Amino acid sequence: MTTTDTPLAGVTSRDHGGPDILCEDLVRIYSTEGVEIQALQGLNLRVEPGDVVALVGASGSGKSTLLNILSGLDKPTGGRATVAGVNLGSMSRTQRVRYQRHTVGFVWQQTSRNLMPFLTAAENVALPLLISNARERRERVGELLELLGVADVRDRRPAEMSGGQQQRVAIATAVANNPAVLLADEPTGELDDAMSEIVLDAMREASEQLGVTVLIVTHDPTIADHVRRTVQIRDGRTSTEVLRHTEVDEHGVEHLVAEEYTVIDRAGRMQLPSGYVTELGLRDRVRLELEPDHVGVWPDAERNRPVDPEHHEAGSETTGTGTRDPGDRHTAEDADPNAVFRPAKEDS
Ligand SMILES: Nc1ncnc2c1ncn2[C@@H]1O[C@H](COP(=O)(O)OP(=O)(O)OP(=O)(O)O)[C@@H](O)[C@H]1O
Repeated sequence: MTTTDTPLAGVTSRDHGGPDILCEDLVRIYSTEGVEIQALQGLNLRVEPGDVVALVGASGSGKSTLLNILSGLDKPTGGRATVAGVNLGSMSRTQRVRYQRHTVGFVWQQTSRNLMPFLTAAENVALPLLISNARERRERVGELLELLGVADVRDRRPAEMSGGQQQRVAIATAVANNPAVLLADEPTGELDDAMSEIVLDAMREASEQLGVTVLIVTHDPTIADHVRRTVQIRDGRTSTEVLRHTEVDEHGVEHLVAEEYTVIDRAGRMQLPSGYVTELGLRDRVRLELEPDHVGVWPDAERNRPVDPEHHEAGSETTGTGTRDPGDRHTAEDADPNAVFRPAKEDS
């Protein structure tokens, strides 16, 4: 049995040796009143330990469905989901409780759902430590409140804190038991822009200091500016990704560089960005050409060619501007340069 097949090999699940989140061909079908809804349609996602990733997508694209599976609240209909070496498809009820207590932490959108209203900030953070019988609780609570920048509200109850302070205490509570992965569902949904920025920075700081992997599910496209990697989900599948890194120019000035990638699955399938499809009128089929360092994608010349019976001769093809041999090939200049896909560069 491999580590990935073993649910909850260890309490912290930090040394499993693979990606912290791995979804392979994940499917979730809901059946209501005889109607089937495919919320996830073969979703693939890989998140490495320590990464902070935003998952964005339109309403109904499958974000909450994915989060429910990753948090152990729901099971996939097909495919495979592994978090910190734990196979989520084969957990018993006891293992699920341990998984939710030790392997993942959650922060929900509703500030009221994250914290016990009758406990202070310090008591809320201490609660998961108490349940898991952790030692040195007082020190851990102090460190976490300090790290999240909310040490000054340690003795206040949620109703006596701002929304941003509540969400930062919620993050401290979620990471108290040192989980491998922190899952956040619209964590800034109820906050204004300034407060959202503080909470996102706190989350990134927690990831850097504690080594926790963070997946933030959101509608909010501005969250993307705060994370290194944004994954777009469309119709129950991951479709595109944006990776950001800083580059220093010849004058020593730092620039944030964002590169968009299209996700390709294990069978080699990929979805072209809709803007490219519209721009070149791509439909039904395209012609591919393998070059040493990229693949070219061309519109179907047969379909686009105007029919001119007078010039049509057996064994030759007629183009809009003349006749050419069937062996003739389009050159890169024939097509919009946007249709040329280069392999992903190493992101430094
Ligand atoms: N319990 C359910 N029963 C039936 N259909 C469901 C259920 N939960 C979600 N769906 C459907 O599955 C699809 C994906 O829903 P999901 O809630 O995952 O999307 P989402 O991206 O989180 O949307 P939002 O941003 O609006 O929360 C939608 O078509 C939704 O109607």
